[in-house]
Amino acid sequence: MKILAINPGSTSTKIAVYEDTTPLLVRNIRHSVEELSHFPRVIDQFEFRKNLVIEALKENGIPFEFDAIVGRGGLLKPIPGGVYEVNDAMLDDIAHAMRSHACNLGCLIAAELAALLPGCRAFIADPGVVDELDEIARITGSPLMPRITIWHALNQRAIARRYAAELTAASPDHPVHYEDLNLIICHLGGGISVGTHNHGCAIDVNNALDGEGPFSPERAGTLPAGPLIDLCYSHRFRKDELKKRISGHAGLAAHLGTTDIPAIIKSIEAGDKKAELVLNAMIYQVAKSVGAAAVVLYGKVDAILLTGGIAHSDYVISRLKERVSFLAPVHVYPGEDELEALAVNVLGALRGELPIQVYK
Ligand SMILES: Nc1ncnc2c1ncn2[C@@H]1O[C@H](COP(=O)(O)OP(=O)(O)O)[C@@H](O)[C@H]1O
Ligand SMILES: CCCC(=O)OP(=O)(O)O
Repeated sequence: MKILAINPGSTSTKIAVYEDTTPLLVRNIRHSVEELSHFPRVIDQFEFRKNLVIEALKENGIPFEFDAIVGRGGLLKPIPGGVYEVNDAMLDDIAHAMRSHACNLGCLIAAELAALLPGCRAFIADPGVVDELDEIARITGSPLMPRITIWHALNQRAIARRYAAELTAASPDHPVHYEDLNLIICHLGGGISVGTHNHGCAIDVNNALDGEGPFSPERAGTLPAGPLIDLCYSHRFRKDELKKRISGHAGLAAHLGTTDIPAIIKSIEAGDKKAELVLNAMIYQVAKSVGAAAVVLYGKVDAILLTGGIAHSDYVISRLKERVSFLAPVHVYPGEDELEALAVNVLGALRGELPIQVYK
């Protein structure tokens, strides 16, 4: 089986080609704040990101022949995890999506490219709207605004399974499954999600996209509600501009003008005190969320797993560990397993080992 996996993130477009489980190509194309600022809306990046995929295949001599194309995303209705074939209901919901994020392009690009190849099918797997929240976690102080979750479901789950497989490899007589463990998993990417996993179920996770949890390279995270309402009525910003202050031009991008962590660390090393305070504040907020997740699990935490692009950074990881390692052992998985997870999920579905769910 030849599978093309496409993962449009807020700061990157990641592409991989697999022949069964063997990667033939893995590319991570990074996007600067400046480059993406030319597109008024995320949906306007469709042709740009699609062409990047086609160019990457051409540059690497990969023939355009696939059994399936799988995209990460998009922000659909809340659904159970698993593999879904792209269908009209999905494309329609994405066309009218209430929330904007690059992952919405995942299923659109997969569908458009698959349509060029007879017999090729388009899928998504474990999109960011996978919802397993405990009922108690949904309640807020306003019945008008229950909590929802938008998170790195695909990668958090893939990393959890990888950690369980490592435990099993270390003691083959005592196999361990994700479903046996209580885990706190932080995906540290353009957005940051902190998931509380109770025996294979993500019972509490922040809405990493628009307005909850730690701030991130390009998200505001939780904001003070009163000043937010005042800002909405201040006539300083249109609605779409304000939304960008929550997701897009927020977090590190708003404070420091960049989402590039290595560049920020270079400035800190050169004496930039503002950059130091802001980056340390982001780390502080992630650590507070980990503490809250430990309380959700009554302190029974088998491990804390740190993943995402920022997990490459010793600066960030050492400071985070300093604050949270008293809670449980900390393991670091820099980058993400999203492309492989997309391909493995679809391979399982094509082989009949995993159900292909229908989005309604
Ligand atoms: N080697 C690295 N060291 C530190 N930070 C990194 C490194 N590589 C990527 N990052 C940071 O990771 C973030 C992007 O993470 P990633 O998981 O790729 O997110 P996304 O899927 O949102 O594009 C960016 O802020 C980027 O600067
Ligand atoms: C769709 C929510 C997950 C998220 O924030 O992804 P990125 O980090 O890729 O922006």
